[in-house]
Amino acid sequence: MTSTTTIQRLMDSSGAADRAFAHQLMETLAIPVFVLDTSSRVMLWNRACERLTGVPARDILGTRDHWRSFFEDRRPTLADLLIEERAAADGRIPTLHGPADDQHLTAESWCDMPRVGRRRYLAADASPIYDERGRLAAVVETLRDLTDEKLAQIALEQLATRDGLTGLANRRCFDDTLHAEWARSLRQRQPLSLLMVDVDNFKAYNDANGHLGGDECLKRIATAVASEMRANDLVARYGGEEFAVILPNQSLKGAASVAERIRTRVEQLQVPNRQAARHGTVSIGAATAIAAPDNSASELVAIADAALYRAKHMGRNRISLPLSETA
Ligand SMILES: Nc1nc2c(ncn2[C@@H]2O[C@H](COP(=O)(O)OP(=O)(O)OP(=O)(O)O)[C@@H](O)[C@H]2O)c(=O)[nH]1
Repeated sequence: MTSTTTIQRLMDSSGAADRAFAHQLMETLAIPVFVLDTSSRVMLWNRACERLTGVPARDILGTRDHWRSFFEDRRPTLADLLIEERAAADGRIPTLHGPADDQHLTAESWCDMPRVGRRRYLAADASPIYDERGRLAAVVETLRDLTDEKLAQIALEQLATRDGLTGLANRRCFDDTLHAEWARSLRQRQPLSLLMVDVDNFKAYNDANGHLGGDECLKRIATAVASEMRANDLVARYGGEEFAVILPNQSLKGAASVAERIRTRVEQLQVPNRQAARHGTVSIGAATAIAAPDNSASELVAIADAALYRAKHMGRNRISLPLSETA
């Protein structure tokens, strides 16, 4: 921001020597900078911009191809947007422009960077440059590569919301999502379904196959459960060998069918068990509710838990619905 403003002031100034100096300054800046004229042709593409994009200045100067350095598909850069925006503003208030600081555009986004072949997360800052009569002469865009910071932020967010062993959402993420979906069910009067999925006889599996063998088994089952989800569903590791699945806008009938698909899928994995003839299986309890002010998400969990308990009691490797639905 600061460097753009300084350059902008130098370029705005009427002295040719100052402008030449600003041009030279931009060329040598460690910050990637490019400048477009009012018809979006590239006037300047500094060395840092060459390094960032992998596109040499000689290939780009005088063209309108600068977007190709950032995106696979045609998209305006921030500088293009500012030119369009200024053109529209000039139509309304000819030649008048306010304080430079009001006229910045800033944005952050992932860019494809086709020439270097690696996506980068760039912060862009575009500022107008005016001639001595107050008309838009050019737009300068500076870029900052924030990829490392963004990746670190994503990794931190992952740590906060993901379970380390299975990669599924963790318990905290489950609790947050359940409350958000409960509130949505209340607003939209739509059903919300929940499945509690528990691995059968897992203590015996651990005893026979060792804790690491047990971990492998959990990972395979987690992947199998996740493969049955739609985009808006959430599967989480609820704790130990138990998973929870949130199914927004899903009736009990629909939830029962998802549960049966999960049960079959896990059975078909045929997770080997060293000391037992049986393969790894899961029991599943289902529950559905339309949220109301006088009930709560924890009641939905309790109903699904009770159904899971009955599935275990009835012999495992099965699904169970709430009692009121089965009577
Ligand atoms: N390997 C491994 N084992 C785990 C993990 N979390 C919990 N467990 C084990 O899972 C087992 C759960 O045992 P129980 O609660 O008795 O249940 P179960 O043997 O599956 O029996 P049912 O649920 O009644 O079919 C315990 O032995 C835990 O130590 C984990 O992250 N990795």
